Amino acid sequence: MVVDIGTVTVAILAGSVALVVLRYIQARKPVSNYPPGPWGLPFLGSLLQFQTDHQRYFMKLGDKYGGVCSYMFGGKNVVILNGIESIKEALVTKGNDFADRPENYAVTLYNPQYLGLFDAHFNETWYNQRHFTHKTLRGFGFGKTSFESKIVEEVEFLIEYFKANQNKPVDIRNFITNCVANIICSITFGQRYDHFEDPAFLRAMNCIRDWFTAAGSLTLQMGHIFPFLKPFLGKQVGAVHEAAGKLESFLLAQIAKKQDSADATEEPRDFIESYLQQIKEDKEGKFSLLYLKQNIMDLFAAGTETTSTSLTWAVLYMMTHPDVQENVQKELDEVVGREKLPSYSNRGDCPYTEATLLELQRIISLVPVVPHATTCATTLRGYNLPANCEVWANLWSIHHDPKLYPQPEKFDPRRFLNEDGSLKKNESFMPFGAGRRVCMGESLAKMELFLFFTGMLSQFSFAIPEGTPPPSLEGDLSVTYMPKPFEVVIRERI
Ligand code: HEM
Repeated sequence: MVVDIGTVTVAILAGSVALVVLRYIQARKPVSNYPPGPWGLPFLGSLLQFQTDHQRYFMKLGDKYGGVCSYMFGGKNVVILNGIESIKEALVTKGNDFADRPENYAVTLYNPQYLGLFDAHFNETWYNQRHFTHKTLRGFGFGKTSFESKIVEEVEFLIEYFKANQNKPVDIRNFITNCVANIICSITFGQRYDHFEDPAFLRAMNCIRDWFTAAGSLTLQMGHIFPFLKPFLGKQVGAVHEAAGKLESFLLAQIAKKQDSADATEEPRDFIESYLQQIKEDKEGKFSLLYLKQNIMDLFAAGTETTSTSLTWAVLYMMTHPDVQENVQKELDEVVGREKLPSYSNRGDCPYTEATLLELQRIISLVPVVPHATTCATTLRGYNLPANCEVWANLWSIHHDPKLYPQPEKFDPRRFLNEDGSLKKNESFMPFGAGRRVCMGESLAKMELFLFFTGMLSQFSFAIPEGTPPPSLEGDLSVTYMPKPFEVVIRERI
């Protein structure tokens, strides 16, 4: 029999194409009654339609396909949740089914075993670490009024810095980050650092933002979707290693110092000392130095960048909305006066100020999209989802839903106030997520936001530098939604 090479080649090609298309169809619809979503090309999925501010793009998908829809990132299938109903059903009503975290190439670069608090899978190890960390931090006053003085101490340092740098354009981001980081330092190492004097501290703290930016970059996501690209991502991989490595070395040095000076007879004075004691008492191998290091890494990453970026946004919104700034200052003057700094107990008497902070958190939606994964095969709003399904909850879509918040792009604190000026309760608000993986630092973050924000505004006003256009209110999305670099003129109120 004579075999025609041309026919064989065509047959092989046709077979390969059919296989690729079949695999694509299988990946596109892994189970029956799977959530709908845009069709795309085999191999590329719907990537050609992708837009970099994904939170807005995902909202558009929600408008077209509903609150539960699917999306193909190359060959990777993701379910996207938009709107309060689907996100609440997943994170709260069916909390256990949606409590896992997905695996990601960027995470393997700094946390290959998925340890710690944020990236960890939903299992007993995560539960033990989260439970012990939360209980111990609460014991040291984390999120309680007894911790207020530690925060106020840092507010006072920030005020000193503002006084020394007023009446000229300045970039305040690093200084805010350092003040906020010192709060986590107090609770984990029992020590604060001088912002100007300690180069190791400065290096470690200022790299947190670089770490978030590099780890959240679209380029590294591409490495996750198309593994063959990994050898070409040396620059981005190096940036993650460098930034995370600096923070890691700083934290390991703190742990080593504590190990050297550990005195078994003394009561632990901070989180590291408590954890080291727990390792000694633990007979089942549940606690180790490796877990300790990752837990502290997570506390610094999740607890520093988030609060400091929110406060940086707060300054940006105040300088661009002088009417709101004035209203807040007027309320603080009436309730507290300018002679002393506001305390957390004042917040009940400052509804406009509270409403401004809520509106800020709504409009920036600091962590716009939170990654979750299913722990088992489950259903959501009538659709079937397989186990280990990557699910992204678009919190931004709640906070920018025009039905819940008319004219969502408008910054208007009054939407959080009743007609009589009292604070309005709002069930459709979740900047800290919800359910089993809800932010562990929510109570601390709320206290920090109130004390820093009111401390800054009771003493200073913020303005756009003369002769320059208003800074952009559009941010850049990495893990968090960050403002673009900007300068502000700080003026002491007299
Ligand atoms: C304005 C400040 C903050 C915001 C907006 C914020 C927001 C969030 C969000 C949206 C999540 C994910 C929730 C989910 O997956 O459903 C999260 C998780 C987390 N946050 Fe925060 N956070 C803030 C401050 C803090 C602080 C101060 C700490 C600790 C000191 C902290 C520690 C954590 C931890 C450990 C997790 C992981 C929880 C887990 O997966 O079990 N956060 N945060």
